[in-house]
Amino acid sequence: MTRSIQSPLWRRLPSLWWEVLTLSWRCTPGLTVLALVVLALSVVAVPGVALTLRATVDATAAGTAGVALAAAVGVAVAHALTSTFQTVTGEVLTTVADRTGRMGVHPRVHRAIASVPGIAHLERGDVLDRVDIVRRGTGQIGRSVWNVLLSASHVLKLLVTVVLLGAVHPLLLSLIPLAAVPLWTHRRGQALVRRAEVEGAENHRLQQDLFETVAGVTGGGETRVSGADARLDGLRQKAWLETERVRFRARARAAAWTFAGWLVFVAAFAGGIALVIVQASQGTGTVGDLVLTVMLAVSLGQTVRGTVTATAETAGARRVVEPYLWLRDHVAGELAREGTAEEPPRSLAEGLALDRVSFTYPGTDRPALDGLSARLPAGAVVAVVGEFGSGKTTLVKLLLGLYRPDSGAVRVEGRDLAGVSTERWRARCSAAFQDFGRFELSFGETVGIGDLDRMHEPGAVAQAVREADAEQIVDGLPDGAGTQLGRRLGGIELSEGQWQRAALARASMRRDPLLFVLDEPTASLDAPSEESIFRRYMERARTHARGTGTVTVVVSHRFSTVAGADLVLVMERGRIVESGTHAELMAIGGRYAGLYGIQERAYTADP
Ligand SMILES: Nc1ncnc2c1ncn2[C@@H]1O[C@H](COP(=O)(O)OP(=O)(O)OP(=O)(O)O)[C@@H](O)[C@H]1O
Repeated sequence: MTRSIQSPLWRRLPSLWWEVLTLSWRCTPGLTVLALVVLALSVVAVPGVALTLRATVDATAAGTAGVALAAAVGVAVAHALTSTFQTVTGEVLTTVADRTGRMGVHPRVHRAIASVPGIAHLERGDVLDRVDIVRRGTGQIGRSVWNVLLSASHVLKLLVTVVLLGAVHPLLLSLIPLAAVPLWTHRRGQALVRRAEVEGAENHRLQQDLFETVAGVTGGGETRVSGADARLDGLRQKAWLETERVRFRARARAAAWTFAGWLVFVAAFAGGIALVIVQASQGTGTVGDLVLTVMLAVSLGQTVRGTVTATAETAGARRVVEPYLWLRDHVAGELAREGTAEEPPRSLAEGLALDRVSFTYPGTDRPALDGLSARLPAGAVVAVVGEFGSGKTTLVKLLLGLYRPDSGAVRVEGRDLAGVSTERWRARCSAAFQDFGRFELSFGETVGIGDLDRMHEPGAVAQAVREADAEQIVDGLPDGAGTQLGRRLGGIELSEGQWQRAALARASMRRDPLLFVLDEPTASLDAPSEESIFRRYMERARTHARGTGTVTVVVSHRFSTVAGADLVLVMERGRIVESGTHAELMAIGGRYAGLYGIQERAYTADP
């Protein structure tokens, strides 16, 4: 089960930011330090210029040339720093966030998803939606902590400004909220422009369509012959003028809003300057105070804008951050379950069982398995037959632990498979599927990866190849088992049937599986090849059965192939409707016997 997010988002954010900062340090330590230094220095840069300027002016007025000169050097240094930071801060933060996103968050998301043992989560709409958002938004997650630090640096800058302006005269503090007025009016104006774009979109599209009709190859000739081109061009111009009129009006109104905002601030600014001039002329202030006030007030607009933008971006990142945290919880929940799970048995004496198992694929409402019960005795070859879509593949996927039942249980030696480590259970299973993988490695490797531990064991691959009757394929390859497969890598392309035999050989790599599944792995082979392969695998199953009690499950549409199975399960609409040996099922003359008869007649009928 997925663990839900217990604490509210805001409480979990600090740990996420710390995680991203640590990731950033690991991915790009130099740039991380540089970004932190740039942010810290940007807090003191503007006040630094203002304070050194004030000191220069006051020292000049007092006639202390040495102090004035030293302060002037301070002005130059502080100014150089301010200009540099203004240019590089954005660049440094974007680069560090981008690298953290690509090199840290992105692989972490992929690893997390791949580490969940089942595949059900890859088909769940709620998981996939979040994976998609997070994958596309790793840059934003990487950026989240830097936006917070940027907001913090702007807030600190504002605080320093408050202290300095307040020290000159408390009334000057009113400049701070008033500096937000131009920002607000500018945003209002931009909203008008955006609305106008939407309003004018229809006319814009119309004028584009008309242009393409008149100037295009298909419409152009026809409109010229009919003489409609001048009229259509007139309509186009009218639509264009209308679009421009709406846009122009909106832009003019936006400019008026921005102007009005600045007017408010400039008036307050002028009032503030007048106040400081009066103070200086009365001897309660200095000319240096005037310079400091001008300097701080000029940079106020930018500081307020920076604070609002960085805070808005931090809030906007919630769109990605929330799904990321959800996904992390989901993966952690799955892995915690895996951590406490039991070892699978070493061998089977009792076998496997399905106990009133129901399963519905995410996003569908019809159960693929509907209260299904069956016993698969240790050492038995169990054939699963039934019409298309009756649930055969779903059944084997549940046995393999690729999905978990919605209700009921899959049992191994009587134990619920839900309590057994999926990863370790999987290590005791072998499977060849209808939709087998085409791994473009060397032939030997494409077989060997069926059991990585035995991949380089002498003779292991050769034996698996023999069991899948694939020796002829290896003999026909230019470098034998060392031949590179797949055209994309300049290798040899195999036929469908050859790929299928390679997949069968891969499934034969594991020596002591508890469950061996063949889910229509011979669909690309002709009937005689299929029969011969099945005979071979039945013999193999008997050998395994004596050792580990392996249960072999064979899914096939060809009834004649599975007639030799110890048990045949006939499926219909997610349920088992008949079960028994071939002879028993033929004797009761039910669905199996009917379908078997149809196939037999089809194969023996004269062409
Ligand atoms: N990934 C999936 N998502 C949603 N529904 C699925 C998915 N896979 C299978 N189903 C549905 O579940 C039901 C059982 O499918 P399943 O593949 O188990 O049948 P099958 O008997 O193996 O079919 P076939 O003989 O065609 O391979 C079908 O109705 C199918 O449409």
